[in-house]
Amino acid sequence: MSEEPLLKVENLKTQFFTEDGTVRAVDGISFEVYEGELVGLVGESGAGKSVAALSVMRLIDSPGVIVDGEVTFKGKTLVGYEETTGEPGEPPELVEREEMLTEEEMRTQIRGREIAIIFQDPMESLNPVFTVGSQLREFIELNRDLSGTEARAEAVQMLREVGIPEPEKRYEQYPHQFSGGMRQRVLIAMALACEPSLIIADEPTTALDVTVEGQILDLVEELQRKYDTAFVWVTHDMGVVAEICDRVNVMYLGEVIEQANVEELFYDTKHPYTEALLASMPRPDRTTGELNPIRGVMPEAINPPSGCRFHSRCPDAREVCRRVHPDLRAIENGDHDGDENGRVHRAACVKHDAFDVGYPESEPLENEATGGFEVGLTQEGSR
Ligand SMILES: Nc1ncnc2c1ncn2[C@@H]1O[C@H](COP(=O)(O)OP(=O)(O)OP(=O)(O)O)[C@@H](O)[C@H]1O
Ligand code: NI
Repeated sequence: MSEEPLLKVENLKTQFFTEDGTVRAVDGISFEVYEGELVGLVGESGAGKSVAALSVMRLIDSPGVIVDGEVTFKGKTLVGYEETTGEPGEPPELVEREEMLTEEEMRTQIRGREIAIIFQDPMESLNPVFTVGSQLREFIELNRDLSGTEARAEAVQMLREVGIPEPEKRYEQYPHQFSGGMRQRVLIAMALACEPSLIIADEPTTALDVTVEGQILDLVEELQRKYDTAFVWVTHDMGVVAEICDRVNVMYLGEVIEQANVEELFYDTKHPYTEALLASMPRPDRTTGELNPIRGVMPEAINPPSGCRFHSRCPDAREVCRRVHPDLRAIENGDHDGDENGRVHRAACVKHDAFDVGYPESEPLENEATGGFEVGLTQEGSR
């Protein structure tokens, strides 16, 4: 219970300042990753998953800016802002805290060595003009105190470790000679090469066919057990979450709206958006019922809806949901001490809010999910 998380993200906000306005891509998210844990970040396209992943690594480029929040990793401040007490009459400003790592420190101490990142497209990370082996060897040389020959041997060993057949021969080949799945294995080898304590994987299996995806997920589970590496696994696929994650953060429009271990998320779902995501995926444990795609489209992150951001698509939405912004809170009637590891199930929905904001008395909303009919009306309403 007293165990400190490896990675702690608090109220992280990242915005893009575009001609059309300010995109609130990540809008105050908080989550933790404990040592050796596989934590999912799941949600539809545009939810802010990739921006969240990149923000943790401080890899956000202009016009994007991390505008607020804190990210701590092993006691180091990767991101840290505090309010100044501004001049009298001036609003307080946010400034970087002194202990926030410099860009140089992020590069030499954190990225690659302590936290590695894997992207969906391996060709973004592999240079087509060099052999796979030479790139892996160079990466190892750069980040570990190994000579050229030692680094080469280690590179071959890593290729073997991630299940690439004939690693000696494959070492001499170029990225284009590898299949998509094999390239993704190379990236996993590269990520593991420096024995990081955390790997952030941004949809690394999305472009692969289902069989190859399954093989990669098996490999990741095996390596995770062997090295006790923690993972943040970004995906839009609840099937992937079910297969590999220990805990899950569900994102909607820049916010984390539910946070739970994987069993509770699937079997004691609290947020209607999570329910909708689950209803839209095929499930081996549910034989009946059609797949229900989530109705409506996700609104723009430039002008997020008032109140609960999901109210325009939520089948359970009531009038109060348009007014009251729900915070991510431990669920009412839940076990407030959390699961056996002390990790709490949280949801951002006033249906479960401990502070009564009047959900039960509030009028149901007509919206995209209810198809224009008010929830709860009898035949006269649907004439
Ligand atoms: N460089 C950028 N400039 C402007 N807006 C951006 C930029 N990058 C991301 N965004 C916006 O930030 C929001 C979150 O994007 P993000 O890529 O994190 O979504 P995602 O959840 O990873 O989606 P996907 O599943 O499609 O990868 C979106 O509204 C997106 O349009
Ligand atoms: Ni993404």
